[in-house]
Amino acid sequence: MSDLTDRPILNVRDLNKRFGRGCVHCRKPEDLPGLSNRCPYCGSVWACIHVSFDLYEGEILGIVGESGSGKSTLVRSLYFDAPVTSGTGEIASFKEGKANIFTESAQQKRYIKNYLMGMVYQNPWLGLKMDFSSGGNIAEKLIAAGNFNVHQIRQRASKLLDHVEIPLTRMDEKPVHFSGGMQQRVQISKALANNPSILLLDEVTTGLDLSVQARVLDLIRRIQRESHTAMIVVSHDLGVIRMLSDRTIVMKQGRFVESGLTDQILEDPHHPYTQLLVQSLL
Ligand SMILES: Nc1ncnc2c1ncn2[C@@H]1O[C@H](COP(=O)(O)OP(=O)(O)OP(=O)(O)O)[C@@H](O)[C@H]1O
Repeated sequence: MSDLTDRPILNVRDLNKRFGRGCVHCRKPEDLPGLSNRCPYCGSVWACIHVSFDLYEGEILGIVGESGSGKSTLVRSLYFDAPVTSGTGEIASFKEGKANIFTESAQQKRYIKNYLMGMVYQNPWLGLKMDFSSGGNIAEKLIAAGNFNVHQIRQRASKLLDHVEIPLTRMDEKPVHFSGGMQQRVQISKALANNPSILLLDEVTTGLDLSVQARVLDLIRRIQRESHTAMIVVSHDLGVIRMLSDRTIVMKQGRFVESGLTDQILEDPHHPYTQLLVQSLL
């Protein structure tokens, strides 16, 4: 387990994300009937509803929930892939933690993505340029952060690929020719290129064979131990969350329904939905 410092390195408050134009029946998530997150009149979906949490230095925060619960939308919103509908996010190392990252300019958002946050997608095609070499993918990230020295770039790329156990003889190959597990490892090394303090991982082992999954999970744990990078790990699989995360948040239909230390959630789940998830793990 990590030592949690007092001050979060990321805090998110009241994040809401609606897909669709909305109508008079779903202007606010509270207007929706029952606990549904889909408007029966216009079909808009509130994928994240009043989401608030803190992420502390060096911890792994797990977000678990069934398909469609809003997990991917949450991390993608944090990575600015999709604009939030409302809410605030503050990063302690960005403008002294006093700026709402969601309302920053495109240039500042690029800065955050290049220096402060890394993202690993379930689908490696989203995180990698398949027509670039593996080394080229890392170089792209280093160049975006202002490093133009070819020798240094090559050295750093070699180090990163070695760290994720990609043979250096394959550095000049395109990841399209790699196995799924290798593609994920290249994605992880690319996301870590500029030593971000926050790493977002979205279902990174889904679809991989069990032995390949185990290797990627081991790698994530090793990186967290060695670099103390804070991570948000999203998965529908409580087994993955159990292996990785210190704290866990359970998400259902866009809402956080339960949160706590992972061990506590597993041993004594309070919400009926969490109880179901835990039962399915046994
Ligand atoms: N681009 C989009 N346009 C419209 N609706 C979307 C879009 N992306 C996601 N949604 C909807 O938002 C809700 C949350 O989706 P999201 O992908 O975040 O869930 P998830 O928990 O990550 O599930 P999965 O693991 O299956 O992706 C779902 O109802 C989904 O249909």
